[in-house]
Amino acid sequence: MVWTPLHAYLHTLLRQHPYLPPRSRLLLGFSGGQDSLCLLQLLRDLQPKWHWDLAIAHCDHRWPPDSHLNAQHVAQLAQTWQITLHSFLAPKRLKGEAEGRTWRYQVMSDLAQQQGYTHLVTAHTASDRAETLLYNLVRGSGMDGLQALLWQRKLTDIVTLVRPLLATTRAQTQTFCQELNLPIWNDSMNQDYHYRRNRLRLDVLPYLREHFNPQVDRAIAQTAELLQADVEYLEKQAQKLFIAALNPENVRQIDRQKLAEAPLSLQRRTLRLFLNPIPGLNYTKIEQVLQLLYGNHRDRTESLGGGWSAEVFHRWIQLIQ
Ligand SMILES: Nc1ncnc2c1ncn2[C@@H]1O[C@H](COP(=O)(O)OP(=O)(O)OP(=O)(O)O)[C@@H](O)[C@H]1O
Repeated sequence: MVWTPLHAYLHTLLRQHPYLPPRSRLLLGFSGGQDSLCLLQLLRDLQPKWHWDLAIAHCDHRWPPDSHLNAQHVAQLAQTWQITLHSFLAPKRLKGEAEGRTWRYQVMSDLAQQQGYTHLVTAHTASDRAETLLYNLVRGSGMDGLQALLWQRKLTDIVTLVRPLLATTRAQTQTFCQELNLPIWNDSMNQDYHYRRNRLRLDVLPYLREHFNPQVDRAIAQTAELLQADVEYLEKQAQKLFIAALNPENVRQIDRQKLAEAPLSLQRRTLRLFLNPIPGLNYTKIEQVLQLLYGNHRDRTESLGGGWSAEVFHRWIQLIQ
């Protein structure tokens, strides 16, 4: 086995954080592309030290048109490398990225749950994180969207999603695959400009790397990391305030005075929790309700959607339908 800097990276990461504890049952989401191939090689190489039970899952979205060849490539590799493979074929052709992703996570998470895999692992990198942050930034997302891709997240009571390559760049996984001569599957969709994310990957990030910061993937990923901790803290505080301010006798009423005493950032977050029943909740709707904090009895917002509006009722803001 060749011990590379990425082997050292992963081994050290897992010793510092119990993302993939010894003897866990791992299911790796495997596209056959450079990132998941790199991670598969790393996990296989570290397996003797960590005693994992390792399998891969491949999802054929029936798109692009040669996706069946991708599935065949993965099946061949699994056979050569003697790895358990679970294959899924989409019930219909899945086109959009979001649709594909939702289906993929659903089937892999169900499989993990049914077959006792404790961890669903994906090969997202710092470059994916940078792309996601930029993508959400230009759409006007708040901090929560900018924290972009968490290291781990509970999917069910049993299954945790883990992304151990989040501090690695795509350039590193590419070098790794090239040096070890691994058979990368090149997904033709990655060059397709219909997908706006690809423009970020193919045009925007290379431009930023050349003219602003050669390490821009890492820099933006680090921003996401910092934001993640801030969001986690603020969300906990908002939960506390929400519980304290909610009328125990009527969950559609929240105490204006208690909210007004809190910083603006917590006011917004707490109102978001309060306004949870409203479909398509967005910044503008939250701002409308925020105005009621300082309003008079019976002041009311316009319709917030789904037949809901909010009004001042003595010391409360109340949601009415
Ligand atoms: N068809 C698939 N089947 C199973 N898992 C997948 C599939 N496509 C992606 N994944 C998982 O989701 C992760 C992120 O997917 P994304 O589409 O952003 O990257 P990708 O370019 O496909 O990554 P890779 O370089 O591994 O191909 C991948 O690293 C992989 O772990």
